[in-house]
Amino acid sequence: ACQHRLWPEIDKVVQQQVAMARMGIGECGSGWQLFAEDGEMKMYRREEELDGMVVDPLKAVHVVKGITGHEVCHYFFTPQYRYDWETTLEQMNVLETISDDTLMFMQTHKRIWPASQRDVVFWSHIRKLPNEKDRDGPDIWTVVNNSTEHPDYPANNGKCVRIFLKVCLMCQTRVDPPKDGTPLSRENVSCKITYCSVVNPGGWAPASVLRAVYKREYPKFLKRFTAYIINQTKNKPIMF
Ligand SMILES: CCCCCc1ccc(-c2ccc(S(=O)(=O)CCO)cc2)cc1CCc1ccccn1
Repeated sequence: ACQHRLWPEIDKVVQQQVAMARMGIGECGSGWQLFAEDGEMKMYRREEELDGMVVDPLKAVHVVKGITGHEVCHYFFTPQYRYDWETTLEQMNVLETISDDTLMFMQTHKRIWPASQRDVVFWSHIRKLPNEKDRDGPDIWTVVNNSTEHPDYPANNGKCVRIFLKVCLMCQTRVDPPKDGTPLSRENVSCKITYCSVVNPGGWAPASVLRAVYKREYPKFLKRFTAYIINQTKNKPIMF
């Protein structure tokens, strides 16, 4: 991955996105409003517009028992599972395998009335980060998805409006070893998930429509995604 043309950009964006994800809601600057809550899952957004278009940053935090950060990032990054959990995905193609930790995707998402259908081209990078707070604690895992251009898929040349996104999924595993010295099991692990995204919807779409879509789709996505991982991993060895 180090020699690929995108590597400098990938490294810069990953460092930047992880720093943002690590900041708590309080530190992240004011203006965050809680717009969805379900048990441990809390979703915040900031209302921002760019040239009259809604580009609300989103930050979701969730704590899920029985899975690890590596498992969450593995199922988020790996293409073969995506149709199982991505609620609005219509078509997904891997355009380039840049390295074993970096892929390039082209995705079209189902049309959401009354807006026109969207597509997106992005690189996706998975990385393990040292746990700065607790040296001998489990590592932090992250996946960063960042829009990019691809010569074979120019923006807005077909039926779809090209969206631009920057997404960071950052996961911190927590291990609470059993008191009685029995071997570690899934009851002793949990994962703190931070999901940040900024999406520019590309062409114009009514602010009310976009905010309604995000309010409905993001909680659905995170609940369905985490339920999927719990189900996929329950009878498998723990991936740290
Ligand atoms: C009027 C519709 C405007 C655009 C809607 C939209 C915008 C962004 C996205 C999207 C694309 C990828 C990601 S990802 O985190 O990288 C995961 C890999 O798939 C995340 C969200 C999707 C959708 C379509 C509607 C929608 C909104 C949230 C969640 C799911 N679907």
